[in-house]
Amino acid sequence: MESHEGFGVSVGSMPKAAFSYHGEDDDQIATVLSSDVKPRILLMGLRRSGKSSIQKVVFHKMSPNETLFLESTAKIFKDDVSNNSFINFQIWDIPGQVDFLDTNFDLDMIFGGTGALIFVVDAQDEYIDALTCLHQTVSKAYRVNPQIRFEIFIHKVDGLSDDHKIETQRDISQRANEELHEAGLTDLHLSFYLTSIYDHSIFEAFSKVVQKLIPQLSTLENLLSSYVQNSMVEKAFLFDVVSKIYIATDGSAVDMQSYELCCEMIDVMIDMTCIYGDDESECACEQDSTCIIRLNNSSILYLREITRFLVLVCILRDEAFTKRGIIDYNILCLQKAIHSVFDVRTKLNKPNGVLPVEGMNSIGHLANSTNA
Ligand SMILES: Nc1nc2c(ncn2[C@@H]2O[C@H](COP(=O)(O)OP(=O)(O)OP(=O)(O)O)[C@@H](O)[C@H]2O)c(=O)[nH]1
Repeated sequence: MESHEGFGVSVGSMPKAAFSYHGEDDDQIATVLSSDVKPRILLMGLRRSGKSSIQKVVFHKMSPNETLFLESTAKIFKDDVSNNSFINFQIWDIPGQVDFLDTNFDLDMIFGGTGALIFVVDAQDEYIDALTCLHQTVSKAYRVNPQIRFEIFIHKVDGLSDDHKIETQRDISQRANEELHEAGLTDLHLSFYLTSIYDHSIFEAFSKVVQKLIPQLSTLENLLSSYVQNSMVEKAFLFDVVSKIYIATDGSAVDMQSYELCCEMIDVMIDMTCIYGDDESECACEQDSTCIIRLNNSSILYLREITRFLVLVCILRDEAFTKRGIIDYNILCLQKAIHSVFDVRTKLNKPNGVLPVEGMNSIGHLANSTNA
């Protein structure tokens, strides 16, 4: 990680630890997401593969080392992660020893309302049994609900060399896909991720899982791409603050180091707010939190609050930041556009409750910093 100089944080209105602040628009956005999206995500896999650890580290801020003391999960654990978060969904941690043939295991109930099934494979262990279980799980779930997205976390890769990681991913994906083809499940698509709770890979993988469940994703991506092009910004992420899941980014490729820097910036902001934040500000309607970190490679990390749950984090060159007025003006346009994407009032006026899409790809009248 690069060292930081010129560190300036304006945390005046950022809420304290729980982020329990109130804003009418934000409540509306949360309501839209709870009614439109509210996906259920299942965490499945063999015993001790790391399911509970993933859930605790990503959503409950447990430190990775503490997971060593987690006890085996005995029954399905349902975790509602809608509190204080932009993303409103439930995670069900399914114990590794669950038996599909058991009549108590209601397949329709469990798979029926599920948006994504994350299957965790322990990459530090023999994975033949895990692949058999994966095959059984996926084929049963697909028969009940063909809409489920299947996300395979090849987990605990912190113990593997880079070459070994790539080879493991190739081997697991080849075997898993071959077995499904042989069983005639050719339409079924599996996505594979290399993950570990000891770095940011687990947050990145979870971000991608969650993004696929957000119907407005492509609109958000278009808005961010438009913002980036007009503001001489190199990369922009829209983060759910509490979980550090990024719900969208612009069209350019995500590089892991940039993502990690942005996550660390959010951690710094939260820590500063928890220590020095103003209790009084919890009820402030208008939030305007800003954080700027100047790196020693002539880049700047620039964070701006978009809604009470979402922050925009940008990476840009020093010289581009001289046009901060334009960058800030464009953020205002972006903020308005994001609010209109999730505009509850418009939605409620529609008889079928479907969000109107026309005009949503437009970010309004952006200023172009290259011409300024
Ligand atoms: N090295 C490493 N160990 C991990 C990682 N994730 C989890 N573990 C360890 O794996 C062990 C089992 O983790 P759990 O989260 O309890 O596994 P589980 O899948 O929930 O297990 P059951 O509840 O029995 O189904 C713990 O000792 C964790 O510390 C990881 O990314 N890397």
